[in-house]
Amino acid sequence: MRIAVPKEIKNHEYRVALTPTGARELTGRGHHVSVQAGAGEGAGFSDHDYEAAGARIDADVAALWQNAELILKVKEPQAEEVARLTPDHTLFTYLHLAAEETLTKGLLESGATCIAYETITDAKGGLPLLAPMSTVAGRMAVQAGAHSLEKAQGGSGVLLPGVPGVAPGKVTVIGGGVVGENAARMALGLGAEVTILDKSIARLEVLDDRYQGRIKTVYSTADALDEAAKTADMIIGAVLIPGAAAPKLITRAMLADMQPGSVLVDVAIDQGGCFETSKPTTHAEPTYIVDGIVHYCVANMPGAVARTSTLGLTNATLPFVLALADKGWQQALSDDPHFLPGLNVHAGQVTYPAVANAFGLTSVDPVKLVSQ
Ligand SMILES: NC(=O)C1=CN([C@@H]2O[C@H](COP(=O)(O)OP(=O)(O)OC[C@H]3O[C@@H](n4cnc5c(N)ncnc54)[C@H](O)[C@@H]3O)[C@@H](O)[C@H]2O)C=CC1
Ligand SMILES: CC(=O)C(=O)O
Ligand SMILES: [Mg+2]
Repeated sequence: MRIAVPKEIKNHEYRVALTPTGARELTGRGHHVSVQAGAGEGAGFSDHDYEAAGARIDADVAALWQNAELILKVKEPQAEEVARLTPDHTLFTYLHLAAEETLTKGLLESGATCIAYETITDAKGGLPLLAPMSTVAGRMAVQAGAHSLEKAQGGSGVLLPGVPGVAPGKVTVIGGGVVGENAARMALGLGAEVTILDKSIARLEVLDDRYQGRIKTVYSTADALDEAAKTADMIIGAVLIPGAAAPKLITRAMLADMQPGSVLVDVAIDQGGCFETSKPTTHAEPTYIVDGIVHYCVANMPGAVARTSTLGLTNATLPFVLALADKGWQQALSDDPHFLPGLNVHAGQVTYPAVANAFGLTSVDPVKLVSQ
């Protein structure tokens, strides 16, 4: 198969979708891999590294896309990338479509087959291609939030660990999944007082057992959210309903109850965000202030630590990339019921119900497409 790896073009996105190690696996099986010149640089991989793995380096972006059957990316295609997609392409990347109507329409119009990392499942009920980046984003959330608490950033001037004789800061994490647990661990390590809210009792049980009272667990209700707004120095939004737009859990009215200079870190921003006042920001300008509350809403947090993130992401994606390359998308998805829900868009149709619901569209059952 002809496989292309473009250089990512989202703001301050330094990850790459395939490492030289992955390129070697593909070329060793007889596939043709073209990597855009400089695509790996931000993650520490030179063009020479890819050439040594049997890949071809291509400086002509238009030709790279035109000649490819399978396109491997990290972030959702930007407008100029959507314009390059055709019905002959299979695109494998993060998509987060429920938060992006224009992108969804663009992909539908392109006729391409679009498979999302974030909706692929595993036998344990997890999201194995989202989890490594959720781990990164969760770990980063506290350092981003702690920086935002500094006065120069518009924050309240609270130091999370406190000092002897001065109480630590309070961190509330809404959603105790992969992002939430990793954020809580970092906050705990810094010495903050940490509370996790979740709607899943089973998940709260796991966390309670794991942290033995060092992290408070609270069932998420309107009352619990009100309490968080009144007391927390930092609230980290980490909820997910797979594939769907995030529910708005902290409203604008609730900001008035928060201490001035408190911080909202909305990691769930890539699914639209779980705070009413959230809007996507970039690493170039990560924060803004609404009603005295600092908002950090970067949609590609792991891009900032591209070396670690690229290695973590590609470890998880490689088996799926190999299946797509060896078998083609229909056979690969047909053979693996956990890969199948990755299909979000095919030939002008939405194939993931939560994405269709977000925009009042109907979705086609992907089973029907792969068994044709
Ligand atoms: N901004 C960024 O750079 C990144 C963002 N993310 C995003 O972070 C979000 C969280 O991802 P994961 O932790 O992997 O998901 P996850 O599925 O592991 O955890 C989500 C948790 O939210 C809980 N939840 C759902 N609805 C809730 C509600 N109404 N109240 C309280 N809890 C609720 C679930 O029970 C679950 O425990 C996703 O939107 C993901 O795409 C992930 C990586 C990078
Ligand atoms: C999950 C995601 O959106 C990211 O890693 O950028
Ligand atoms: Mg996005």
